[in-house]
Amino acid sequence: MEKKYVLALDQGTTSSRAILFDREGKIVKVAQKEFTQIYPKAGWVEHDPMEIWGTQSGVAREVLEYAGVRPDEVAAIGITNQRETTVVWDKNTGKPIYNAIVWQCRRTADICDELRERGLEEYIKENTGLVVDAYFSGTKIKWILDNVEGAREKAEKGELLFGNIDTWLIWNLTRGKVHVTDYSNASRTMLYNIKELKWDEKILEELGIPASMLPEVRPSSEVYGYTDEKTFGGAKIPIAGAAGDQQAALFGQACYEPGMAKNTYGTGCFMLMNTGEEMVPSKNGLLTTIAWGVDGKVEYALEGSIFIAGAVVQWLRDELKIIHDAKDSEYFATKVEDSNGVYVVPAFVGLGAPYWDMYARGTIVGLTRGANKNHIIRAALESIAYQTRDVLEAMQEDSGIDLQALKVDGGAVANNFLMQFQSDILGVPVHRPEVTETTALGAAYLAGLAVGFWKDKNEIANKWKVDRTFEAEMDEKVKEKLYKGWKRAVDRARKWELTEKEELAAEEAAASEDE
Ligand SMILES: Nc1ncnc2c1ncn2[C@@H]1O[C@H](COP(=O)(O)OP(=O)(O)O)[C@@H](O)[C@H]1O
Ligand SMILES: O=P(O)(O)OC[C@H](O)CO
Repeated sequence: MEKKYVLALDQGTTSSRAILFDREGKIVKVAQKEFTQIYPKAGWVEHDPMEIWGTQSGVAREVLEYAGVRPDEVAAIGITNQRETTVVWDKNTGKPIYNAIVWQCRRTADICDELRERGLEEYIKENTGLVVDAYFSGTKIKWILDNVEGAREKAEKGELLFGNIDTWLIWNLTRGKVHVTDYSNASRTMLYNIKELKWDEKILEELGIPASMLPEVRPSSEVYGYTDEKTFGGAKIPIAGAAGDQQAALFGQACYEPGMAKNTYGTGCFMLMNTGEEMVPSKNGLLTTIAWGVDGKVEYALEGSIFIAGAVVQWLRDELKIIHDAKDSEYFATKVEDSNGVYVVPAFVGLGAPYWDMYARGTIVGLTRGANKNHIIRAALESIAYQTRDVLEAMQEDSGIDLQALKVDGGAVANNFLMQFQSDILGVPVHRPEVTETTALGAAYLAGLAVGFWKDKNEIANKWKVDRTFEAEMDEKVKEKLYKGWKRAVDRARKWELTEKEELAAEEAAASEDE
């Protein structure tokens, strides 16, 4: 049967998507399913790994059915995934021993404080490229081993496996035959030495994580295994590519040369700049991370990770209930001329780059008697653009490169108001491509390259086409005044939640004042 398509499985924070691409890199069909977000306590976020597998395998079958495509017409499957989210499962039964702890979850903030107190911050930054933060997988694995009954004992006997979502999906797609991850996902665990390209023994020891739990780390474009007989009615489709969703988007945006950058607006917002084979350390709160392992070499990127972007729009919809649909945010935001001095700082799970404040919390400032719903909606959208400017400034300083334009993608780039404001506040043009599902596209390209469906990166780069360019129009003075206001608003949000130690100290101080 002629191979006409590549199937990308895009397992995101809020939904599982399967997208079928043709040889032109065009979308043939999409199937998508949202799944449950579990918030057991303030600041904690979990997913059910079985629901992730169920929704992901479900949409994969559905997309073929809807498109009328037979599994044996699919040349390869590429996987891309929400990163850092941690699953630990029993090797023998294949059952998770705890829910997946999601990247946004803050429960391990105190383990991070301990690592810092033990003087490990510099070592971790130098060898993993990351800052010590609850965001990454390492402390989440430790939490599971420390808190699930019998887990540590089983892990030490080699009975438990760890994986991020890529690994969990590949394990299930191959019915327990293959336990692997790719370089880009490994670089988000805080356990992987990105200089030496191996799991870091010192960090594993400090966190008490047995190496036997960890997947084998492989290139991002390579056949890892084949789908088992049951998932696609007997077809053995090669699983031929994997990358974390942000790195996959960088690949899908054809940012193959050092200095090229993209920003993805999904639940969070992630700006990545390709730095080629050079590992650029950050002095300004960015991460150094692996972009991918392709063509026999590993390439690196600088990353600015913003935890809440499109999620602030979901919050307007689901919690405040002042919009019915994410796209309505554009309509309401453009009913007013400006935000009337209102700033929303969506530090719901702390602040990521460049602040790295696990104890920051959300704030709305600048309210006056005249502030209305539209101003709040507008300020929420503007917060996405301001956070992007924070990150862009850090990136320009770290890389020494002045960005001439920004390529964007992800669900929220459909919002024209947001894109125009983004260009205005950055002062550079914003290019929105025809295919904004670049995360899935990148995964498809990685898989297609591995099986010869596409020849090389040049062929792919030629397929990238712009849909619309937003040019900066805002007056320089107005722009800088607005941005200064944002910086002041961020100051108000920072360190809102006290650490346990600070809380005790505050209580003691209050008690001694009473005496
Ligand atoms: N028109 C819109 N305006 C603003 N935000 C939007 C719009 N459409 C979608 N979003 C936001 O984009 C996010 C979904 O984007 P997506 O790339 O699918 O995210 P993820 O991969 O993180 O699940 C949601 O948080 C949603 O609120
Ligand atoms: O699910 P997304 O698209 O918001 O991406 C999540 C990131 O991979 C987290 O690092």
